[in-house]
Amino acid sequence: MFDLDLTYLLSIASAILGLVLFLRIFPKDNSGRKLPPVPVRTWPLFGNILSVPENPRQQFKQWHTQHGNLFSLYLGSTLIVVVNGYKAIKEILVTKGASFLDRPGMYPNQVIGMEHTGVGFSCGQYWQETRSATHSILKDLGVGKNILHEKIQDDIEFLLDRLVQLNGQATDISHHVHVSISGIICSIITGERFSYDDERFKYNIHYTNQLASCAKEVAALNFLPILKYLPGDVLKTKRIREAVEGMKRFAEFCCNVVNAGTERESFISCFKRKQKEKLANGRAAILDEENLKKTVMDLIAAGTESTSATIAWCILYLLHHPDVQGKIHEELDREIGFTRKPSMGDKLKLPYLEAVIKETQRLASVAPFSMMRVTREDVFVGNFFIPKGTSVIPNLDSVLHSEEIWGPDVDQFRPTRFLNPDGSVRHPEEFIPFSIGRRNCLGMGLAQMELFLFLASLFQKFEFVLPEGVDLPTLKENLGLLAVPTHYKVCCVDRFAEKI
Ligand code: HEM
Repeated sequence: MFDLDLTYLLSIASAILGLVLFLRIFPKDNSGRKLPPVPVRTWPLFGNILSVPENPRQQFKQWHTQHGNLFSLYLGSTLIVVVNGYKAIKEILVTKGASFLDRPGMYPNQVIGMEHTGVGFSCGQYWQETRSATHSILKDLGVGKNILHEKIQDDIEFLLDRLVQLNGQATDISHHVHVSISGIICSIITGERFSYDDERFKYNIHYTNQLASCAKEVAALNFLPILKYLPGDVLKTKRIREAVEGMKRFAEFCCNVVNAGTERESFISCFKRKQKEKLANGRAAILDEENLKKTVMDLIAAGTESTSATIAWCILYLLHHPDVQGKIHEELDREIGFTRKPSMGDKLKLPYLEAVIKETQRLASVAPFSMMRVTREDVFVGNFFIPKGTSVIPNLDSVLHSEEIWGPDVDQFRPTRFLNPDGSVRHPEEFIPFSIGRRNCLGMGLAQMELFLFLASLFQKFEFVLPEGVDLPTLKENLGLLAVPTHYKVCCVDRFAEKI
């Protein structure tokens, strides 16, 4: 009996040991170096993909608490390391940033044969040169300076007029803002202002939305490319191809508009000038036509929904917090009044509005998992080894929603957390919605201008209220490429009409 029990216990123990090994808790590479732990069972072929929910925010939070700042997941056979918490994210993106500068391949870029071009997904020297050229052109065009704000104000005027014409009727504000923000980036790129009814412009918005709606399928195809051969197009490969080809056609059209001889300064004309300068100095291989086309696509894709979703979140939060909307109105009425347009020069006078914008970005966390990186070489982070070629997710959400950093009311909308006792704005270094390091958001300056000018102008002009008899819209997000609010309708009540 005793022998039987012992055998029984031993076999249970070895089964558990086998299971632990199978679960690959603290897996090691071939030389025995310790990789970050895998929190769940790893299945052949699928890896851990079946344990990652559609919206992994909560699951990642739990694994971060249980397993520490770094954990591994196998999506298919691809090793992915998720990095959590400010200290670890700063280590990979800043201190050891040089090892984490590249990006893994993405299925939609492969589909159009543009995997290694442009600014958002390229690697190495190619990325470095394209990023530096793109950054200096955007700076010359006025991003981060006051000269661009007049262009943005023109688009805002147009938006305000459209909203006034609705006469307080309930509307999907996200859509109006999205079109307006898209118009701004297109006009920076081409120097031309597109009519919102222009068919090509409308199609580009349509295709960008179409690609965003396939985010989950894109993620699956990135890691299990074999799935594209599944019968019946389960993973929407046709929709993805159609969307990305449509976006490419629009970028080609933009480049042709500028070729056709527009006089205005634009991103494209400046890029072409740089290209000529490089050619004159005997080097142009990197800043060529393909690169320009893909960089235009990257700027339009990255520069539209991120900003418009943030504005839509802000208005939604204020429907839930009318007292905060009241305080913004008070500040705007006191500092700017009703007769002149808000400008960037007003930013310092409107600390409460700035705190509201920061709190919106923190709580909405529209790019919760940033954009993936891939390691250029073998590297150690803390005690863990990350091999060359590993995909890495900087989990910005783990910083923006950290109770340790923001306090026990981390999940509440409380703009005053960004104000000092004297009313000035606080700038905590852990506020990182645009990521950090050498490959952080290239459009941060433009996005900050747009967020300030749009929200200051919208709140100066309107009070946002719920349509009569309608319940407060949900704060539940739709997580695709970005976290966007669920569609809601709002009435834009003209505050000027009341005063005059
Ligand atoms: C509220 C608005 C925005 C947010 C929250 C945001 C956030 C981000 C984040 C988290 C990244 C990844 C950075 C990294 O890998 O470390 C990124 C990359 C990027 N963003 Fe933004 N972004 C916004 C607006 C914009 C705008 C308006 C533009 C257009 C000019 C833009 C252009 C880009 C580009 C081109 C990249 C890729 C940079 C590279 O790979 O070198 N973004 N953004």
